[in-house]
Amino acid sequence: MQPDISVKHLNKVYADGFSALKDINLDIKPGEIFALLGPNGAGKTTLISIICGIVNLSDGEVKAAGYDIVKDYRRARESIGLVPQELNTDSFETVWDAVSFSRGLFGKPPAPDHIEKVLKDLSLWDKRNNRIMSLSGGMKRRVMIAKALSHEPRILFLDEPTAGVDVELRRDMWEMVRKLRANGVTIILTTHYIEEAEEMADRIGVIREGEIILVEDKTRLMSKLGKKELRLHLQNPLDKIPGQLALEPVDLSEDGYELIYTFDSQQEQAGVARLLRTLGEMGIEFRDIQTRESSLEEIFVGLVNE
Ligand SMILES: Nc1ncnc2c1ncn2[C@@H]1O[C@H](COP(=O)(O)OP(=O)(O)OP(=O)(O)O)[C@@H](O)[C@H]1O
Repeated sequence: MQPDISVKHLNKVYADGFSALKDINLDIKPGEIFALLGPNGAGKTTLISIICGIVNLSDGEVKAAGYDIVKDYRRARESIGLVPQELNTDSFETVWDAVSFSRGLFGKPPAPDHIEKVLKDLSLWDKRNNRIMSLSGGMKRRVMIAKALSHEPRILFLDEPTAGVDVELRRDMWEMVRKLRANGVTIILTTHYIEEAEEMADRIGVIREGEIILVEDKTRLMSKLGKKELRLHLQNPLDKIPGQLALEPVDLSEDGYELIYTFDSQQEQAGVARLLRTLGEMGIEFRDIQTRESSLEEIFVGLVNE
């Protein structure tokens, strides 16, 4: 299957000589939700801006929907909808006019049916005759998405879609993004909220200092790099880790009441059975057991700080 976005050996050096992207290679499959994660200044916006034709590439090749973004700029750009990080929506226009106008910018003939569907999908239909400047921040964000979808792109970029929005709206946005995907739209989002990637993405790419350091299926990533933790709450405190457990990956809490055993998610459970057996043999009793898996956030922080 031809990827919706194909990036090959992409480099970007800004005019001041700063190398913002270094040999990026990335394919985005049709219909997937791809989350691009990375610390501030890693190069996420630069990468998106190049794919969307806003920033020139220095070297390499990028295709969107099969069209080269340089040689076939118009076709490539037509296949993309972009919701930028900055919202510039202090407009006197009505929602309906703004969204219809966006479609016109791509040279597409008016399609009131499509605009109506987009506005309804984004719960903006009731607001169609309102001026944009009179809307709440969350509604304005929806208008930005409606504008990006006005020309029926098959690929949608969301740059920090939920930065600064409240929890409820964030959940609404996630729901909406899933709906878009169900309608066949390929979605690439950047986010600082790891929870967002954990909740929505099919695949995750991590970018650090202009380099892609990892691209992985989300579930595989979590099981591959994730750790599990087993906490045993002891009946009586220990003053140190017993010698019989010296070789096990075990920590003791400060108050001596908790033994914490950490192991790879992928590892079989033999270690746990061994630990429990040893404790039984030593007569160490415990009153509670808890297990916990590391979150994507912990995995991410580990990755970018390596
Ligand atoms: N026009 C420019 N000229 C020179 N350097 C630039 C320019 N634009 C961006 N940069 C630098 O390129 C690097 C990547 O910036 P970019 O905005 O792509 O990062 P980002 O990952 O999107 O960060 P954030 O999460 O903060 O939005 C940064 O170090 C930034 O200072």
